[in-house]
Amino acid sequence: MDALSEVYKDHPLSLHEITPFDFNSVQLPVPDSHAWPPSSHPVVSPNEQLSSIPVVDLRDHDAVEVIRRGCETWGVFQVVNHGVTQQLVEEVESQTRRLFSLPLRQKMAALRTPGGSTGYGVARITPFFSKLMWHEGFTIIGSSADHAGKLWPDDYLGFCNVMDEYQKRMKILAEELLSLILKSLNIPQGRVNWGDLTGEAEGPTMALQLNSYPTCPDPTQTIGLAPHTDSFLFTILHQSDSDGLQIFKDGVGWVPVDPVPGALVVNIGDLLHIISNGQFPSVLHRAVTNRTMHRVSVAYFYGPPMDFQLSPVVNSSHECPCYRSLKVKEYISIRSKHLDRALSMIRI
Ligand SMILES: C=C1C[C@]23C[C@@]1(O)CC[C@H]2[C@@]12CCC[C@@](C)(C(=O)O1)[C@H]2[C@@H]3C(=O)O
Ligand SMILES: O=C(O)CCC(=O)C(=O)O
Ligand SMILES: [Fe+2]
Repeated sequence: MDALSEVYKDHPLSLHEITPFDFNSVQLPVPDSHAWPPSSHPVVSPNEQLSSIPVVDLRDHDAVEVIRRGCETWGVFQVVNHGVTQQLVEEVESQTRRLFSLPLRQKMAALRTPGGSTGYGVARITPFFSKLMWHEGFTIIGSSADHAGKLWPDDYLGFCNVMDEYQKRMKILAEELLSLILKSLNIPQGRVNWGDLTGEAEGPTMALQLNSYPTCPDPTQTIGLAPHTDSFLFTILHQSDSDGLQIFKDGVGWVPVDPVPGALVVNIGDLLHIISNGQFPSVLHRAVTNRTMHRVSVAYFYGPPMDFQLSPVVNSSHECPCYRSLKVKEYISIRSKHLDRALSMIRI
């Protein structure tokens, strides 16, 4: 059984019926709702690996090569000299901690509404699992002013300004990364050009997800974020200075992505898997919990506009597309119903 099916099960509840948990009140034993069976896959320590997840210096002349190795071999790489100041990253982390440190009652004022996609709440993938995660999240798409105004009626601008600035910087970095990733795939930028669509209401799809993993009395029984791939082209992640993120490598097991000071983690999502015709597979990953540190992470998701027609780009007439052509919004809708089965459902 693969690592995802092992924990995958239809949940009897729909997303809006699952309310966030008050982690401040928790004691041992871990409540049954949050107690997961152990994974049968080992966690492999970095020094047991033959090679390690690459760290790409964006100023180096070999950046494209290192990115190709990261994407093909691991589905993930870390990036330094990315142009986002350490000060901004620290401010985002500090505002994220400020948000999640609020009492649950206050956070509930910014709860994601049924059918809505922004605000405070459990992870979107929650209904696909029979157990709940040791996690709370806050999703921002565009401005965060409405939700932040509910959290801090008199003092929300500090939060919004930092999140706005971070999203602007992330967009610049995402565009630079996209161009390097396409080079590493030998795909001319013109073949995946959604510039034509930006004259309409839509630009690229972007979302910022603040993740919080409260300290946990028994990390062996809990999971921070269950195994999943991300939906969009790629995700740029800032993780606070504590272990937690792990990627799944076939035949090896769970490999920790150790925090590198100043680095951002980039992981491949399903849409890049499709565009690259499977050459850059989306990576299964999870977050584990920690007994002593309150870990937070900030994930920026980047993809084409929802109306963009996706097709695998094949480099020669001998190569056949492995996935059918479809709009981004159609893929996201299939995924929202079938999660990890979505890619195989659109396979030709
Ligand atoms: C743009 C998005 C990507 C995301 C779903 C969302 O609408 C906002 C939250 C994102 C997130 C973060 C945690 C893991 C994940 C799988 C989830 O449940 O919500 C991702 C989603 C995704 O990549 O599909
Ligand atoms: O917190 C992490 O390290 C992982 C977060 C993540 O996978 C996500 O937001 O999609
Ligand atoms: Fe993820």
